[in-house]
Order: sequence, then C-alpha cells, then structure tokens
Amino acid sequence: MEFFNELLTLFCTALVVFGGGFFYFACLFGSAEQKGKNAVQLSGGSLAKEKVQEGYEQYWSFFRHPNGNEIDTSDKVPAFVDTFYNLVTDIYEWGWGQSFHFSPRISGKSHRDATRMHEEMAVNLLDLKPGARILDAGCGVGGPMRAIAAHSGANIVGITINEYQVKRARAHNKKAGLDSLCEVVCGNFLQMPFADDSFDGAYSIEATCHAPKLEEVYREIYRVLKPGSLYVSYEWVTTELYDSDDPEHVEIIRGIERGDALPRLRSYKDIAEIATKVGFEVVKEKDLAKPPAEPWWTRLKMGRIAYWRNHVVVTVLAWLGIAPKGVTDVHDMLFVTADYLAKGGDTGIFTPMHMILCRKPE
Ligand SMILES: C=C(CC[C@@H](C)[C@H]1CC[C@H]2C3=CC[C@H]4[C@H](C)[C@@H](O)CC[C@]4(C)[C@H]3CC[C@]12C)C(C)C
Ligand SMILES: C[S@@+](CC[C@H](N)C(=O)[O-])C[C@H]1O[C@@H](n2cnc3c(N)ncnc32)[C@H](O)[C@@H]1O
Repeated sequence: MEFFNELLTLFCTALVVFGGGFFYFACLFGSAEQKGKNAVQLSGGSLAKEKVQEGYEQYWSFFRHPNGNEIDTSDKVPAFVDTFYNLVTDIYEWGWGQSFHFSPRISGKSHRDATRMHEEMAVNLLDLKPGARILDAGCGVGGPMRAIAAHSGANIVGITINEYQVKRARAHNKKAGLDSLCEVVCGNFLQMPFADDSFDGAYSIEATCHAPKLEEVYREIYRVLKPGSLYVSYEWVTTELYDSDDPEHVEIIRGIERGDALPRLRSYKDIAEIATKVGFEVVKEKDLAKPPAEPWWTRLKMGRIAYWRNHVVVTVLAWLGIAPKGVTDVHDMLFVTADYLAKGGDTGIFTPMHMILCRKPE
C-alpha cells in the first residue's frame, strides 16, 4: 500500500512538473520579440487545418526531382512560395519573431536590437525623409516595415504574395499604432499593382531570393521608382568561397534552397550585373556578413536546445489535435534547414546579407 502511495505521489509530481512545463511552453511562451504567437495558436496560414499535411506534400511536389531542386517552370514559383509561407509563417513568428531575416550578432546587444540595427541600416542608406513613399518588396509580417516607419517617419507600402501574411502584418501594424504609416498589399512583386515612377525609394530584405529571375523583380522595382531615387536590397547568395565542384558545398546550398523555397541561389557576382542590366547605377555593394561583423548564424546554433523543446511541443500539440497535423513535418523541415544554414555560415560559402545599393538615374 505504502509503495503504491509513493508511486502515485511520484506520478502526480511528474505530471505537475511536465504538465506545467508543457503548458508554459505551449500556451504562454512566445517569440523573443513582441509576443505574436504561442504554440497553441500555430496554424497553416491561409490553409484550412486539415489541408496542412496536403500543403506540405504539395510544397515538395513543386520540385521536379525529390532530391534535386529544379522547379518545373518558373511561373509555378509564386504559388510554391505562397504555399511555403502558409506553412512556415506561424512557426517563424513563434520561434523567431516578426522580422523574417538574419542580422550580424552584436556583442552586448540582444537579437532584437541587432535585428533593428540591421533594418535601420537600410533606412540610413536610403536617407529617408518623413512623408516619403517607400516600397518594401516582400514584406513578410512587417517587422522591418514597422521599425523603418518608426525610425524615419516615412510611409511604407509593403507587398507580399501571401494573403495570411497580409492579415498578420495589418494586425501588427494596428497594434503598434503604425497603421497610418504602414500599408500592406497582397500581390506578386514580379507584376506590382503600382504606377510607374510612384515611389521615393525601395528596399527588400531577404525576399528577392525567391524570384526565379532576379532581373524580373529588379526591373519591376526600377519601373515603380521615381528617377533619382534609391533601392537597397539584402540578397541571399553564394560567396567567392563556394566551389560548385565540391560535393559538400553543393549539398549545403541545395539544403538551403530546399528548406527555404528558393528556386536556385545566385552567385554574389550576378547581383550588380543584373542591377546594371535593368538600368540601375550601382552605388555600393558589400557583404555585411564579412568581418568585423560577427556571425549571423550563432542564433541558429544557440537555438538547438530550444528547437528540440519546440519539436516536443509541436508533436504533442499535433497529437492532441490542437495544432494541424502537418505542422510537425514542417517543423522538422525547418530543423534540418537551420543546420544547413549554419553550415553555410561556418564554411563561409553562403551569405544572406549581400547588400546592394542602387540608384535609378535622373
Ligand atoms: C529569409 C528567409 C527566412 C530566414 C529565417 C527567418 C528563417 C530560416 C530558417 C528558419 C528557422 C529554422 C529553424 C526553426 C526551429 C526549428 C523552430 O523551432 C523555431 C523557428 C526556427 C528557428 C525558424 C525561424 C526562422 C528561420 C531562422 C528565407 C525563407 C528566404
Ligand atoms: C523571408 S521573407 C522576408 C520578409 C521581410 N522582408 C522580413 O525581413 O521580415 C520573404 C518575403 O518575400 C515575399 N515574397 C516572395 N516572393 C514573392 C513574390 N513573388 N511577390 C511578393 N512577395 C514575395 C514572401 O511572401 C515573404 O513575405
């Protein structure tokens, strides 16, 4: 009897400890940034709960070869990217924050501050004035847009292909009291619903890498900019250290492409060439990841224990039917992707912050 009582006490204690811990991580714990999402609120974006698994399978079906990264045709890319963001947007917000990009680590500063500084650097390059009309091409849920609007007083118009991100971004803008400065449009940045010469400046942060042909998005941005105005972009590229004959390098880059909805990563050499081809003058070009900048990928590596914890939370929530079924697969895919990205950083063959500043001539 006494043994049974002890066993029961042990069981109840374990239940309270694990149950309490699980409740905390699933219901109370949010992203390091302004709390937007908890694990219990994870969804499949615009996809119905029961369609998430199908959406995940559809994402992989876009690749012509399951082990290769060729996508059937480039006109399928916007739908492929849209499906991807339906699947990952909530997980990104929950596990990363409202800014869907990297930034160099800054000693003594939090990730949140380092993120803001990386975003504000773009504004400083553009020399924005209050009241200017600025385009954010590929705005996500608007983390950068809000930081830039608050920092500069400029009016930002963001465009994203994903309807769910539009909803999230508008809600965040309202909550932050920035909805009078920030507008969000659902659309394709390869064919934007904006008039020629209608923006005083433009930026894109880790977004144009999704375009099958960089030329197409740069040409479209060039079209909507007023003559004399500036455009800055942070591009995902392979660096001069990438060797396409090294199977390990190729595997890392293919891994990054597969887990991040990228048709094909470009070389750093292509960026200025394409910008010039569409008519821009290249003012400045620099890989912001190069020393003395500190590694951008440490946050990914430091997060490994947290990813395991997240994996348990997501698996249990999906098993309980609270999170959509396919969310576990999506989370596992991101888990693997984080590893490839960190390897890309460690080897130096990849950078997510190849900065280019261009001007549309007068
Ligand atoms: C610019 C793009 C996205 C860049 C990053 C914001 C995201 C790239 C990989 C993502 C993540 C990987 C691991 C996830 C982890 C397993 C989970 O528990 C919590 C979320 C992650 C950390 C997630 C967060 C966002 C990324 C770092 C691309 C798509 C062009
Ligand atoms: C990695 S996120 C970056 C978002 C944002 N710049 C940030 O840093 O938080 C890439 C963004 O590009 C958008 N995007 C990709 N392809 C697009 C397209 N063809 N048209 C419009 N938006 C696109 C995605 O919807 C997503 O919002």
